[in-house]
Amino acid sequence: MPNRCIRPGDNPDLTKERETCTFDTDELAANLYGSRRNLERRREISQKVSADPDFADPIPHEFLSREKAVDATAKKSKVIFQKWKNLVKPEEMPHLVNEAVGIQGFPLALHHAMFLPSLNSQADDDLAAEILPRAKAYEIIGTYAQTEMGHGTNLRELETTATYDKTTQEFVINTPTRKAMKWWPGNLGKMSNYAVVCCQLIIDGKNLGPHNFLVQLRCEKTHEPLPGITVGDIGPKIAYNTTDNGFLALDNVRIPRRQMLMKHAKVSPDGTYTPPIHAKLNYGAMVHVRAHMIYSHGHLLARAAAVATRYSAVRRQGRIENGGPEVQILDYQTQQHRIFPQIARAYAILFAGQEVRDQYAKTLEGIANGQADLLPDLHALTSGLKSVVTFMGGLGIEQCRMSCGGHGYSDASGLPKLYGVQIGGCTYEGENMVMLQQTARYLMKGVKWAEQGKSLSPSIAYLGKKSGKSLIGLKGGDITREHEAILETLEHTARRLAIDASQLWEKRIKGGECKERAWNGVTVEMNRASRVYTRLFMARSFHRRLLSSPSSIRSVLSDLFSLYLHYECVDMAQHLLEDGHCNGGQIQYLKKRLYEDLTTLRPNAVSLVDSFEISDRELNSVLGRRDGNVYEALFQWAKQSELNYTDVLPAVKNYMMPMMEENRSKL
Ligand SMILES: CC/C=C\C/C=C\C/C=C\C/C=C\C/C=C\CCCC(=O)SCCNC(=O)CCNC(=O)[C@H](O)C(C)(C)COP(=O)(O)OP(=O)(O)OC[C@H]1O[C@@H](n2cnc3c(N)ncnc32)[C@H](O)[C@@H]1OP(=O)(O)O
Ligand SMILES: Cc1cc2nc3c(=O)[nH]c(=O)nc-3n(C[C@H](O)[C@H](O)[C@H](O)COP(=O)(O)OP(=O)(O)OC[C@H]3O[C@@H](n4cnc5c(N)ncnc54)[C@H](O)[C@@H]3O)c2cc1C
Repeated sequence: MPNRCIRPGDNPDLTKERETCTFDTDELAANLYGSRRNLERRREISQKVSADPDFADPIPHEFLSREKAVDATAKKSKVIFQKWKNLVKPEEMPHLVNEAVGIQGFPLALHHAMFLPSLNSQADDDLAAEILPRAKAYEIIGTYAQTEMGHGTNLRELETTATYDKTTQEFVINTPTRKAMKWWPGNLGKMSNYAVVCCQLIIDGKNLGPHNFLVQLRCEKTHEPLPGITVGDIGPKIAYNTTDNGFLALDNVRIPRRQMLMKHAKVSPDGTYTPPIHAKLNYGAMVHVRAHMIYSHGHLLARAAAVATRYSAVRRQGRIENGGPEVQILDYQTQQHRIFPQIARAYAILFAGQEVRDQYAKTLEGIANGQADLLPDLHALTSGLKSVVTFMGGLGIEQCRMSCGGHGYSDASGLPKLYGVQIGGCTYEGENMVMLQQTARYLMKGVKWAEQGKSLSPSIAYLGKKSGKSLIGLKGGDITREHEAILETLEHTARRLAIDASQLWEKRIKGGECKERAWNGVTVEMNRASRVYTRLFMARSFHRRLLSSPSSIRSVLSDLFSLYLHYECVDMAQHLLEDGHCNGGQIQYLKKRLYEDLTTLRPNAVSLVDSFEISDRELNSVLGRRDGNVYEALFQWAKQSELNYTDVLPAVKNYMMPMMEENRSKL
């Protein structure tokens, strides 16, 4: 079967890998990206970005100071949002951005991720008509300023206030304390001149909770901060260092009434407050990002898996048997066990990410028509997925990094930066432990609804089913039935954990604790139930994708799905065993099947990551290059280190040489 990545001059080990491929890599890539046309567009964009001199990097970003890297990123962003803007469709933008500027953020990241979505979904018609065309035309740059130095998770306790002044029909926006400063918002520090600012709405002394307001921060002509506004960058971070995460203090800044985002909640000129149709519609921008970050985080793991797999195919070290050449490290079972599950998980996350994006679009449609009934399910699912995927992705990228040995520790591998970006997702958009509890709240309701025989939405329909005996290992070689048996076992486990957590909670309440304290006593179990609910959704979503895939890729997807299921079950063995639903023999069976999967997938490993269709520029990894010629590239990369601009560094001349000289003269 063709792997279309084969080219003359490639590392022969990689070529051999590609020649053993049993499926059409283009078919799988087209399936992943939705169609042949999408795949072609993806390639076209990659090629055009590489050929555009405006995107050329004189030296790799890794060797730039933060200020220079921010500068280079801003320069490229201008090219994207002026020259390229009309050449790509909105849904192609993230790929263009990744390709042209990389993954560490760019001046318009929050403008796209949160400012525009907040205005789109929360501004009333008048404000939207005034501000959206300007924002969409990049006449202004905006961000989303919610988190404060003292509060990020607990939005109810945010301190920034928007007090309505009826006499002038204005809101007075104020930062009352040091820890009430907005702290962290992306692109707030230096790039944005506007922000959606989340404040406690105060009318006639009554606090009506967090609401969003459009605030101008900087002069449109000079970009200087406006009077009453203190704004700046919070300094370097683990990653995202081309993003100016910022701080902001507002000293009784007045804005017109109509700059409150009033599509859902409203304040009339006389100060009458009308609540929204759903209390949490003000939190919509967060749901937007959570729904979209699943896919983009799947892509981060895909990149790491591509780097580790390709490098492991060209890296030869040690021997499995005496005699013969050194082996490709990809032939070590431990290496396969480290990397192949990451390939499978990356596909699983990407598939789930696509499903949840569709679900988000449907929910938004409903809200536009005055129906918010799909929101609770979406909120539970996105909260769970966001938490599971970012954590799983972080672990996976770290496994990939370690699997590349010493070179994985170098920035040349691209893996440290990937890791830094990925784990940011464990914190932003709601800290993972907190978001899993949001999912758990929904599960607890689901358990009750199931007990009462009420109808359940698809993502929790399993709560209403009855468990049979686990059929894992008893399905006699039929792979389709084995997949079903495992999915049913996962359903049982997810149901059982939710019911157990619910009973533990109830027991504590019956024991005299208030609901909230009792909740805190069972949150580890609650979050466990949420994780398994989420992992069940991911498995089901992968299964749906497998069943709808064309026959040309069905077999390789089925192999990958088998590995995915076996790995997840072994990883969750404790949960499967705890209530005796599975026995030790069944776990041994799953492990045996997993080791078989590693062998089955080995010939297709490189081709599976080739189907992620990530260009060399986007991958930005010397180890993961498509042609596999890593050693020469590694040397060329290192030569660009600024420490190599001169043979004798001033640091050596000024300190080390005099020290050695002084010590020598003492002898
Ligand atoms: C063209 C394109 C070009 C370019 C590329 C595009 C994109 C850009 C590219 C890159 C961008 C990259 C990266 C972006 C990076 C970073 C962005 C990060 C931004 C942020 O971090 S913003 C700040 C996020 N902050 C949080 O998430 C805070 C978390 N806390 C909360 O959400 C809440 O405080 C809470 C939910 C934990 C608690 O809130 P509460 O106390 O008010 O509520 P309760 O717990 O009591 O719940 C009551 C009730 O409400 C339900 N609920 C809660 N939240 C929601 C919600 N969001 N939606 C719906 N329902 C919600 C909850 O379930 C309860 O329901 P119940 O029925 O009563 O049980
Ligand atoms: C890279 C990055 C980008 C960001 N971008 C933005 C942005 O654009 N706009 C913006 O407004 N914000 C942004 N943030 C802020 C981010 O959303 C918050 O940091 C995040 O929501 C967590 O809040 P916190 O910092 O208050 O953590 P805390 O709530 O202080 O968390 C600290 C610890 O306490 C635990 N904890 C807190 N509450 C509970 C609870 N109820 N139950 C159990 N444990 C709990 C947490 O799990 C965690 O372990 C960004 C953050 C990062 C890292």
